[in-house]
Amino acid sequence: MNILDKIVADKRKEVDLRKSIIPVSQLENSVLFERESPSLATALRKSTTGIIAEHKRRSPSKSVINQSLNVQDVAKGYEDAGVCGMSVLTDGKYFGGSLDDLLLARASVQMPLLRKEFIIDEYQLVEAKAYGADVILLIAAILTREEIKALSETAKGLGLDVLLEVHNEEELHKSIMPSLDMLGVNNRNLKTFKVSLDTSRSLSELIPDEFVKVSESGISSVAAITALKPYGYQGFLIGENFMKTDNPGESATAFINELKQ
Ligand SMILES: O=C(O)c1ccccc1NCC(=O)[C@H](O)[C@H](O)COP(=O)(O)O
Repeated sequence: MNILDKIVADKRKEVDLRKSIIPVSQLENSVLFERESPSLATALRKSTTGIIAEHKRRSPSKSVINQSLNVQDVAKGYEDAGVCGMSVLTDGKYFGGSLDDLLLARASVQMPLLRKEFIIDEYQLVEAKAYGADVILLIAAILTREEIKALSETAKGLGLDVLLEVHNEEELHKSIMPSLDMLGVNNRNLKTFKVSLDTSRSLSELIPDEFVKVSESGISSVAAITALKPYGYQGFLIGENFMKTDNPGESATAFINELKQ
């Protein structure tokens, strides 16, 4: 079993438990459920920098990154830096995140928030909406085409943007459909953890123009973004590079200022 299989096996148990504790009807009655979600895809299309900054305490590939920060401070710092949106990891076991992190970030900022999660069930989409997310992530490596279609259509019905993540040509071909807003290419192979920006370069020409292209993982310099922009990428998801510092907001500000020069 690789790490992705383990995460998904644990996630199935977790979702079953959550469903038995909080019914969908209760999530649908939450205050945030009626809130209109701003679109991350629109923000990225309008932006010249395209940064999506992540809140990530730890990860299977890097172990602990930063466990001493307050998610609200991180969110405000990122928004002040002028990022287009924030990704909030909500998985607890492998990333040290939670739905409360999402809720706290939502209470602090207006920018689009991505629920970064291993989504396998429509229940998690309702949770995402109820806890203040504007965007959800679907990972092609863990879903069939039919599941991607059902989940993305439900997410669109809830007013959420959909970021579909792929790592190779096969995943991309099975995933392309109109109910997606953004196509993310993960430079990290989630089964081996090997990172290469060549993944973004090689898959870019296979992504139809109607989708916003997002390059994810392993981005640690402005030079990397400058190198990826000619391939049509308008979004850049950055986690560890900001979160490993004492002040991720200040790091994002410095990064964006350099990018604008
Ligand atoms: O980051 C990991 O180790 C990881 C392992 C298994 C599944 C997913 C994983 N990461 C999720 C992400 O996609 C990244 O957090 C995100 O793209 C930011 O990456 P980075 O800038 O390299 O922190």
